Amino acid sequence: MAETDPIFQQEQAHLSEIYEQIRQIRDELALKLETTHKQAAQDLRDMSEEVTTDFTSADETMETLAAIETLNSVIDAYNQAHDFDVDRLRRTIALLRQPYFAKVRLKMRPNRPARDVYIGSVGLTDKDRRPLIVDWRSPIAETYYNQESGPTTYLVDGKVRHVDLELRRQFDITADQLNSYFDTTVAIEDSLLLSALRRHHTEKLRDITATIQREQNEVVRHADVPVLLVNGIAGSGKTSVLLQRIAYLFYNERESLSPEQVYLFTPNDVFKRYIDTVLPSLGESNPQTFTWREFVASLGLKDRADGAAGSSDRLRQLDAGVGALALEPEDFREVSADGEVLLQASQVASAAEKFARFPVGPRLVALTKDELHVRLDRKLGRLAHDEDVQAEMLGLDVDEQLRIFGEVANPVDDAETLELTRRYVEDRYASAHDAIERVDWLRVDRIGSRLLDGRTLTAAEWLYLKLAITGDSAPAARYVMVDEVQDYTETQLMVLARYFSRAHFLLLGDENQAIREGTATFPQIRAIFERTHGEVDSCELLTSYRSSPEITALFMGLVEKDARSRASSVHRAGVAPEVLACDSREGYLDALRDVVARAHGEEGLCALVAQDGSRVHWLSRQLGDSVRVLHADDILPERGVVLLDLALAKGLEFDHVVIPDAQAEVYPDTPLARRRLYTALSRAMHKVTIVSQGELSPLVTSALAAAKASATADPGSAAGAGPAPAADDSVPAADASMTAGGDPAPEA
Ligand SMILES: Nc1ncnc2c1ncn2[C@@H]1O[C@H](COP(=O)(O)OP(=O)(O)OP(=O)(O)O)[C@@H](O)[C@H]1O
Repeated sequence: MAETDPIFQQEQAHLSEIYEQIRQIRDELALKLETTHKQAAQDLRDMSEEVTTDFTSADETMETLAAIETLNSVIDAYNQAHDFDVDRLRRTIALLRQPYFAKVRLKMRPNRPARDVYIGSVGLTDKDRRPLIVDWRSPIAETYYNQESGPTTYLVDGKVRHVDLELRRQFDITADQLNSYFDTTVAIEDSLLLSALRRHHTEKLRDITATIQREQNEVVRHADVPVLLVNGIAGSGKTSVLLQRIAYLFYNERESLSPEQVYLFTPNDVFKRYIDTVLPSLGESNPQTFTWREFVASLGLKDRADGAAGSSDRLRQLDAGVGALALEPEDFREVSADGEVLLQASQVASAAEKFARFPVGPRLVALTKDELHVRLDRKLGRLAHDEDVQAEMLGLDVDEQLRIFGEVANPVDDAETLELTRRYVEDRYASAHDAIERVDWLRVDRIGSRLLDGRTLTAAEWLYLKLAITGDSAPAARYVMVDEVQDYTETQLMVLARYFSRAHFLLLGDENQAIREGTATFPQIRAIFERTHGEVDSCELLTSYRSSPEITALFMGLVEKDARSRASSVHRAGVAPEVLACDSREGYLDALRDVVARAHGEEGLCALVAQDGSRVHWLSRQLGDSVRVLHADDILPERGVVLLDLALAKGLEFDHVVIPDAQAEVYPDTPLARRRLYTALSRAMHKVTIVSQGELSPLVTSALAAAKASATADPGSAAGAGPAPAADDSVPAADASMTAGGDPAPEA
């Protein structure tokens, strides 16, 4: 086929030509770096030999310092040129793996011929700065993700450009080999997506750059708004989209955005392990990644109870209390540094007292800080007159003198001694100014405990109150991303919203995966951020890229009808869920052993997702070596059968999921159990087996019925495809009844 297809031949020829150019660019860059490196090394050697380090007198010292400064600026210049080339080299190397994954043919103006634009994971220009490959994040690449044939638009610097998309072609390429190409005219036929999804579970998060879908692209390329809240069904790509959004922001704001300005909150360490391997286009721009606990610890609060589960009413009580707060003399603490008290608590209190006409809050704190800096300066001035301190200064060793004064101290008169001693005390007690800035002089615990009727403050409460009083926030943070936002409590989100009051938030989650009691609902999340950030925009992701239509219909059968009818799966019809309701303990264990034995013969990874740790323990004793118990830091095997609890399974995916404890007492008809079951089922890509010991959970029964009803109502829809006939290999266990798609009939 490929040999006789002229389009294939043309595209292969184009690929070979581009590949050769990339290779040439790589070779030239490598050579340039090597020669510049040698030249730089030689220049620096020559220059540094000319610099004599002479600190004998003030003049010599000045000259030496000036020479070192010149040398440093030469090094900086080399580094900048070097960084630029290294970055370009990194991009060419990334492209050698796969130069591009798509092209669009665009007619930019009516009377001009259409232009082919090749899109890759990073961009590259030739010697004359003409684009060979455009970056997937560039404005023009939006036409590819919009998935609209014919007239379409893209945004450049906020202006809409109208173009005609004549062709949208996707490529499967390995290095310089074109494996196949697909011309797509209808969004649904995303062949590259379907081939990317035709696979078994892999542990790593994957790079979805080539196949980002339209609804996902709306999040990735969303306008920069104060808060964007994304509610997406299980497997809709929230985590993947989050990574793409970060890469997009770094590209779009490459002149001004640095990795330290982006904070990423995740429930566990998965990101840290994978972020740099997932998105080569991120280069070295990895954001700062935190779990809630790490965040609290980074603020020096790790010794307190973190307070995540504390009632948000207490935060409101603190807010209300601050409004009417009168500070007491005991609310202040002394300012000290290097073991020395520099301002007594009473002096701090009297400084604050000067501004007592202002209510307790940022204004009062700022004025008090200024006053304290002045008082500290006065105190340091007095210390400089102290003869003992002057003697200390004169006794400093040479290294210390050079560090503090930039020269050896040799005062000729009292005035000079005083001046040097002043610089010495300023250096020695510099941290006192920092302590004033940090408002260490206020006893937040004492104030908080008074406002909370004598209770001690958790880390969350302490931070919240301190922010309320000082008005501080993280000034450097520009973007804060929170994955799995449904797992955060109101308290946690109120603290984050206030701490990052000037940053823009991207919050992603799934209301139906809130598997812990007491976490914030989406309306609560919205209300919190509306209070701190004004507006909250929202997006929905309603397609599952993970689970088959049968599995999607099953877990969506657990949610309210409106959301259910709008959700779908991109996959083709697969295997119906298998349900085994067993009466006796023996029969139950036989059925489970049989499921495990069969799973060993399947491709990919099967996971028994149990309700909690104690069930994992019990099941592992019953099933012995036939299953491997999975712990938090374990790497997922590629195949076989693993056993883990729901909390650990969260966020992961498996080819086959077995619910080994689907009985009514484990999954009663409560909202929490419903969300837990939804979460467990939605880990599955291709197959689900539900086994109960005793009466089947009513949730399973109603989910099966809902799936069946939506299949009947809308047989064409993906989610509504409903359970298909049982797969041939589903053999019921001895005393188990097998239900697939029909009415579940647990054995009486
Ligand atoms: N556009 C896409 N192209 C290819 N694969 C995709 C795409 N979007 C998502 N996927 C795949 O679908 C699966 C689910 O994605 P992801 O884990 O990001 O979803 P999620 O919404 O965070 O899931 P959950 O909330 O259930 O944990 C992953 O295997 C991911 O690689």
